[in-house]
Amino acid sequence: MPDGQDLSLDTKGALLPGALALTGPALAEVQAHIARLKSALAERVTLAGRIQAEALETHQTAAHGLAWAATYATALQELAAWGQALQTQGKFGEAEALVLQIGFGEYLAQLQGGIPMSQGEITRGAFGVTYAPGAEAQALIAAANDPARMRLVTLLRQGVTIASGLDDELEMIRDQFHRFAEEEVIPHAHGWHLRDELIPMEIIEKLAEMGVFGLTLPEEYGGFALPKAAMVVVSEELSRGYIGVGSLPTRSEIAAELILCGGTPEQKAHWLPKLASAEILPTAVFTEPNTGSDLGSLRTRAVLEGETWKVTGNKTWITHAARAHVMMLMARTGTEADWRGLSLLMAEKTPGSEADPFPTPGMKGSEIKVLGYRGMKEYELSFDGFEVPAANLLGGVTGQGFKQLMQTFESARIQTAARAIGVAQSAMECALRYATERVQFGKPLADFPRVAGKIAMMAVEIALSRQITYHAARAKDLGKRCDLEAGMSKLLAARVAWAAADNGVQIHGGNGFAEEYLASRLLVDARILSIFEGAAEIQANVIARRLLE
Ligand SMILES: Cc1cc2nc3c(=O)[nH]c(=O)nc-3n(C[C@H](O)[C@H](O)[C@H](O)COP(=O)(O)OP(=O)(O)OC[C@H]3O[C@@H](n4cnc5c(N)ncnc54)[C@H](O)[C@@H]3O)c2cc1C
Repeated sequence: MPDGQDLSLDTKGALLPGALALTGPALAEVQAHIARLKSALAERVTLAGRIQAEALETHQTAAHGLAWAATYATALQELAAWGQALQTQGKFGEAEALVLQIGFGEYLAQLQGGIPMSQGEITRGAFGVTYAPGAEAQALIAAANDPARMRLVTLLRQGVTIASGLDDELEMIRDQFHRFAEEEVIPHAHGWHLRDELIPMEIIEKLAEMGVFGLTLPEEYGGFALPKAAMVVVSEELSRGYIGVGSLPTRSEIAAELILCGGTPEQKAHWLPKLASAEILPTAVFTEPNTGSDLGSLRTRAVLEGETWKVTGNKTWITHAARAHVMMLMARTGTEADWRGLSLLMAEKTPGSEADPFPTPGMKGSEIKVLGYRGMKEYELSFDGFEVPAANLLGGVTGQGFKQLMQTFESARIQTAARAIGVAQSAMECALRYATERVQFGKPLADFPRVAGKIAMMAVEIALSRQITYHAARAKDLGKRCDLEAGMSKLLAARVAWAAADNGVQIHGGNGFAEEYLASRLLVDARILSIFEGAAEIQANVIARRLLE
């Protein structure tokens, strides 16, 4: 080391002036890269404009690489739009500018060098198509450096928060649910998790009073007719408190969307107000022991005898099943062996107690013990001649179940992305607190670049996930088809939550491995997010297919 040279990382000069102006040219280049990647893939997997399923499977890794690259492109596009909007409003502060510069620099560098689709699978373009950053992108990549990351963490340690870019009404809703989570959820959540308990009914009742279960439903059905962005904000804040609480509205959201999109006028009038008030708690009953991602081939049968459907078969992984009053149950009513033979039944049951979880005749159930995502419990269910009135066939027509379910995927995926963002936010706050308080080698852990770097990336990726998810929610509110945006939000936010939780444990060292620490719970809670509501690989497939259409 040359004498007298100070090699400590300085945080002065961390900010890249005019970074926002560089994002336009960088984005144009990325879009051109995606277009090249897409056409190289299309050449190999389409024939006369139609996707060939077998060829797509052969090139699955490349297709999923395209899905991830396009997800990054959309997240960056939304981050730039967020930055522009904040700047126009005079709200683009130093923290926001650092988030933008690090977000762009890091994701552009990954687009060039490799995007982690999972820990061991890095996509680096395909078919010889690679991304070569131009001058603006290179400047952004260079600026996503340690000084910028250290400075961002310094600001976070001072209590600076990153602007969401949402309007005042949505921020008021956020405040309300933030306070609820602070007062009613966070003090108890870890105990519920450790004791593997159901979330108390009082929490559900309080959430119902606050309108959580009918947030986006039309007023004529007892809802608040709020935009999907409100549902996102509420889910984020509740999940920041505890993923179990943030997931309570998921089943109501799925059931309400199913009935709103596919129900008859009588079914809407009967069920929706009861779902909105939480007088009725629903559960989603799709997965079977031999059928998960490939839902179209499920086997549970429903046979019409007079005015009654008789259901026989096995289901698994059914969340909150014991307490539920109605099961949105997918069963095979037709002779076709694929998705065309499927229908959805609104199968009523009596809520169970701890002593007798499934008292309704014709069905049995047993609990599946799980690592995390506790609070509602998961069950295996078996049906033997379980009776459902003929009038409880969704929409009154058979063979529509799969299509009806597809229609609800957009909403459910946006909500799951929001849950992931809440978990990631909790992991970031938890890591920041610990890294500020814990001293090693005479300094708080957060003073070390490898610790600060982890926290900075959590904050940056949370911002990227937020903006892509708000974008999907806005598209949904405009009535646009948004399965692509919803899938991208869910794909990215689930990985971000897992990375944040995992790095959170790392920052806690040994303590992160102790059950008593929140970091350990966040790890197991985050793990589920890339498995359910469309596993990451299935999500990538859906995105790639949509891009090729
Ligand atoms: C905690 C929890 C709660 C749940 N709650 C509910 C609920 O309330 N209701 C309900 O109906 N279900 C629920 N599920 C089920 C969940 O939706 C399924 O676990 C999910 O759909 C994946 O299905 P699977 O587990 O059968 O995995 P599989 O479909 O067997 O997949 C296993 C792995 O293989 C990959 N894979 C599968 N097919 C392909 C392919 N074509 N190409 C590449 N990779 C592929 C998947 O991505 C995954 O990584 C829950 C699950 C869990 C763990």
